[in-house]
Amino acid sequence: MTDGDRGHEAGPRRALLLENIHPDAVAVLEGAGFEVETERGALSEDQLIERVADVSVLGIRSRTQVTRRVLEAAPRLTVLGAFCIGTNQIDLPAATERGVAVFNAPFSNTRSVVELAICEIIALTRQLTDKNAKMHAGVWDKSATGAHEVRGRRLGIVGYGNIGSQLSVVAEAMGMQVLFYDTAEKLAIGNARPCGSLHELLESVDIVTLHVDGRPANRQLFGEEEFARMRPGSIFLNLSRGFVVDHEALRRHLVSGHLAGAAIDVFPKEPAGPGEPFESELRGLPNVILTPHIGGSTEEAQQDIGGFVAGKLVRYLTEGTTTLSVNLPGLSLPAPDSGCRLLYVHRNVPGVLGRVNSLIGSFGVNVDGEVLGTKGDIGYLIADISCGWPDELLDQLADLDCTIAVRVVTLGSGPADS
Ligand SMILES: NC(=O)C1=CN([C@@H]2O[C@H](COP(=O)(O)OP(=O)(O)OC[C@H]3O[C@@H](n4cnc5c(N)ncnc54)[C@H](O)[C@@H]3O)[C@@H](O)[C@H]2O)C=CC1
Ligand SMILES: O=C(O)C(=O)COP(=O)(O)O
Repeated sequence: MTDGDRGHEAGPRRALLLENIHPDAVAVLEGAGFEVETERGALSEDQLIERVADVSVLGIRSRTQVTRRVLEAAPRLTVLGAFCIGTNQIDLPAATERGVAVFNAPFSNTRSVVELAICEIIALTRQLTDKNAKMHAGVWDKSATGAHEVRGRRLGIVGYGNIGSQLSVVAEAMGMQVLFYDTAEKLAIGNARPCGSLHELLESVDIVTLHVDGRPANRQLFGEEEFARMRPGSIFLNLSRGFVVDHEALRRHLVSGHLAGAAIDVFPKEPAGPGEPFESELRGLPNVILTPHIGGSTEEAQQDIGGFVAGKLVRYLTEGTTTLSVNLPGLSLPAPDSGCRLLYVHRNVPGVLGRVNSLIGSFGVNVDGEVLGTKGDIGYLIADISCGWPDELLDQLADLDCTIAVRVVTLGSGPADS
């Protein structure tokens, strides 16, 4: 496939993958003709700015912040892959304004997070971490005090999306009673019961687990008041995002004994990679499990994410397919064996389709296939012709005031170039 990104000089197409993304992603991108550079950890904003000038594909995980400044420093960037679920680390409006398509892996690590949450719920309910620490210190503390079965205990899930609802199923299979609270209307799975408010949930359950997404409004969702509302002796888990929880308030409620334990996988400030020190006010507390943001870190999930997201990136680059894109309308037009495909990202204003089609018609070009979709302020059009798109037509299209990005790909086999 030949990618004719307009306004870009010819040269090798480069991909930069950060945060130890699975080698399957490298193989997929190399197979599509990319030179792939990888980094084990995340990069700071300034480090990233130095690295993205000639990059057309950027791959990150949850730690790398892709800010407006980073996007401005990446004039060739066409597509951005979040090799994880969350996309709160990306300035999505800035990416969309520049016509950069963003993809993620919305359910490849869902089960991994659920299994870690289940493991932690049992470990905390049986005080396993403390018993284990004592045994390693030579202390034989055989006692049932404060240890419980999870069967029959009430689990409160905050955020009943993909992870929350999957956790609900597995927890019920172990005999737990599930209550949940979500700001959106949700189908209650199995025997789970929705709560009308967060406070109602907090006052009703033995274990609270957070699975909300990382939207800015969720910053400090959980603080002094929410912990105070939880029942004495209850357990708290957060495997969503660190900034959702006030860790000082959590510490106070653990030290006072109001909470019997906690498991925390995500932190307001996380190290960029291995070797950087980890600081937290929660270090050293009894019956508190701290994990280094590993909810999605299983070999199964990482391999699945690597192939899934890289496949989305390559299909966008070679065919313009945006199915499951986070920011562009989801479009897919079956690709003929040969021909030239126009990929047109534009502002969603009235009359775009008419203007584009009359421009195409004025060049006497016959369109074989065409599809348009919109999502909020953004529109995306794919159009196929059997021979090359005239340069003059593409120049006039690029000059329209509603145009964000124009790209042409040649359909069929062959190495990618610029
Ligand atoms: N610890 C880890 O390694 C991982 C963490 N995550 C985090 O888990 C989050 C959730 O993942 P999914 O379930 O796949 O997302 P999802 O988008 O399917 O579900 C999130 C749910 O939270 C709800 N929600 C948002 N704000 C809320 C609030 N204030 N109160 C109640 N409900 C609220 C939404 O309506 C939605 O139903 C991700 O966005 C990511 O931040 C995801 C994977 C791995
Ligand atoms: O999938 C997510 O949103 C996660 O938080 C997992 O992040 P990670 O890929 O482990 O940096």
